Amino acid sequence: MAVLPHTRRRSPVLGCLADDVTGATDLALNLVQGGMRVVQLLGIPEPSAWARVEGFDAVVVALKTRSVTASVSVQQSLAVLDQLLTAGIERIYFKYCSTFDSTDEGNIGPVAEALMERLACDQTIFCPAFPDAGRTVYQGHLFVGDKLLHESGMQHHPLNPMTDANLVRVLRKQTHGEVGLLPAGVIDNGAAAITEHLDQLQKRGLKLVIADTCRPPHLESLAAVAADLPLVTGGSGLGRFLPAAYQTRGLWGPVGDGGQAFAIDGRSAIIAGSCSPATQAQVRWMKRRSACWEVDVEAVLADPEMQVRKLFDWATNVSAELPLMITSSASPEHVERLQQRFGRENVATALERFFALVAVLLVERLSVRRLVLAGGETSGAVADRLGVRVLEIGPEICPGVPWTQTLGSDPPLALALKSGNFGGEDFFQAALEQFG
Ligand SMILES: Nc1ncnc2c1ncn2[C@@H]1O[C@H](COP(=O)(O)OP(=O)(O)O)[C@@H](O)[C@H]1O
Ligand SMILES: O=C(O)[C@@H](O)C(=O)COP(=O)(O)O
Repeated sequence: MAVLPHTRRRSPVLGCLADDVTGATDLALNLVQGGMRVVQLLGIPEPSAWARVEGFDAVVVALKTRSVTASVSVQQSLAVLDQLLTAGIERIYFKYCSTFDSTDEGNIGPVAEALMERLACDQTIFCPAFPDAGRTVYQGHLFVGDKLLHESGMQHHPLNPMTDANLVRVLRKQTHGEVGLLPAGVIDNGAAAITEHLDQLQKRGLKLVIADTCRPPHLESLAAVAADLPLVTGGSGLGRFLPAAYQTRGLWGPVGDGGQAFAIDGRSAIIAGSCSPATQAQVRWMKRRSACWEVDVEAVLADPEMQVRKLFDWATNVSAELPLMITSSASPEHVERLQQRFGRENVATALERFFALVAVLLVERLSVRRLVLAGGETSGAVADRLGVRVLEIGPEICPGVPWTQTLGSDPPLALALKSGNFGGEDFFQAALEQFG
């Protein structure tokens, strides 16, 4: 296994590319909680964006490549990788979802293999687990809480239904290379045992290795090994332990005290495009505590501009004291009916565009400055349309979800980008209450 030398550098120690924006923020938060100063960039960065990276220990670039074709995903990921390398960054992290969101075509496998090839990396690990958020892996099988992935609600995901919990099998379908397993029993024995097992797998030609992870100490041991690899792939959980592993190697010393609060005045709004069980419950809970607009998806497909106007007229008459909530969150049966009638892509694209237009109106015309977005694709579409390019990470709302503040865009906004499945029932209220 190729490992990197332990040299202290002025560039960020770690460069991350994430396949969606909520995932990027989740990873950024975990790195911040490990003591790092982290900046998040959205989209393929403009050259000028790199000036903002100076002084940070890690940079996380958020793409929207989870649900595009594998070739587009690979192309955009390599473009970001080239920029990270040009910036002098030697350690790369490819962040995907803790529920391994992907299809038989990709995009986790194809992107990982392309990054490995460009980095001449002869082996890497796949570690989606995030025990603090209930995601664990045992014998290669992914659990969400006490349920196997394919029984967790993820089998109904609108874009990438996950119907197999066996990640070795899932990844094998996406890759050219063979896939091995790093079992919990080996990880229990610490970093040296992990390295030895990885070497054995490599001798057998297994370059892609799914890592079991049942609890945080497993992540700590994995981080001790991952800190020397040119490429690591995973969810955000591993990110919490990488800073300490870099510190042990003298690459970096803790500086941050994790996600400072910031003051942003203005109205509050929630936009929920996730249909995950968690978001559905959060929407139900918040309905009685907000002014709620339930999106008529068929009407949006028929005449989006008309629906934007109707929604805006309604929002104009809501008291500024009350948070607005705009949601298309629906049951799997409802989603399936719509998708069968109109096509999966069409519905998703129309709703994402609709939410993005609505968000611009809320900010520009109704002085909304605190915006909670639920759903990775939804957040990506909205943030892009709002012109958000740089985020600073603020305080945690729940594991994996911080408040963030936009940098360099006018007006400054507080954004909470919530992964569909994260957070308890009262998430929306808890998020807004952090502003007092
Ligand atoms: N009622 C609905 N019917 C069909 N698709 C929907 C509906 N509401 C939202 N969607 C789409 O489902 C996708 C949800 O993905 P995303 O926002 O990433 O949420 P999650 O974080 O749960 O994965 C989005 O593309 C969204 O536009
Ligand atoms: O790893 C995770 O679970 C999250 O960081 C994530 O990627 C969220 O994706 P969405 O559920 O699509 O928001």
